[in-house]
Amino acid sequence: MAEPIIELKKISKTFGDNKVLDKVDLAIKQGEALGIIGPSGTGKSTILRIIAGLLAPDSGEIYIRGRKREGLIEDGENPLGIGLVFQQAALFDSLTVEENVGFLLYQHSNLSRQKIRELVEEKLEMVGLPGIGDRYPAELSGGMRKRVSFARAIMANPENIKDNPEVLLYDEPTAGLDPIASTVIENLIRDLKAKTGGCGTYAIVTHQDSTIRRTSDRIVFLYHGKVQWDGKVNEIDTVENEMVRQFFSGSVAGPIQVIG
Ligand SMILES: Nc1ncnc2c1ncn2[C@@H]1O[C@H](COP(=O)(O)OP(=O)(O)OP(=O)(O)O)[C@@H](O)[C@H]1O
Repeated sequence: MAEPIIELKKISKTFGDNKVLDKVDLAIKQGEALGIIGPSGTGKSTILRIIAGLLAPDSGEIYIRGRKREGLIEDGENPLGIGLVFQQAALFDSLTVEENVGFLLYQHSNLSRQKIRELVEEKLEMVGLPGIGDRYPAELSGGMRKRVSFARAIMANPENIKDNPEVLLYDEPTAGLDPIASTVIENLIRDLKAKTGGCGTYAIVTHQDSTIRRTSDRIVFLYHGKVQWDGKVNEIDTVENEMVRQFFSGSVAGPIQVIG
């Protein structure tokens, strides 16, 4: 069994009087495709931000390959290359696709423009969008913009191997997409895992049934600040856990309280 690449131990986080995470334990192993699911507002995005080193927990420990992480990315603490794909593609509208995808290399590397252009084109090919580097985000469909944001997340600096993403974190990558555009993104997430230069390990937060089933091998179900269930994706239709059953049936009756 592979060792955890990321391990959260007893992580708690409270916003105001809202205890969102309550001593959560979670391990992500090398090569794993982990789905983090649960009702709205249960702290899924918060967990991703803590894993990424963007947000500090109130208590608990985070281990990266067995080494305790002490700070946040902004403190220069970056023991693992992590690529983030947010719900919104979050591209800069005033920059071309090439400038967006190559943004960090333009800012933080000494690579020539020509070299960056080549690297960007390589990543655009990986996400199935070759030759669109000169276009602007506004000229693309929502699904294309998401794929451009994937290309940006897997962008790597050949001069600094440590920067290269080894883990990708996806926050609702198919939200707002039609079923076919969602399938394109789901296939891409799987493809990137397998491709050289892609990332072998990922965690994905999603509400979409198809995305849960197609992109996750293992699933953790969060509710009330705790991991309520941890199992394989092919168990979700036969699981006995009442919360998971209610979630997938969409029923308003059950242990999950309906808000709003
Ligand atoms: N910076 C913040 N300040 C205050 N409250 C916050 C902050 N970030 C998150 N929260 C609150 O923490 C709770 C969990 O938010 P989070 O976005 O992690 O949930 P989620 O499970 O990803 O939800 P959804 O499925 O709706 O995206 C919510 O009630 C949210 O309002």
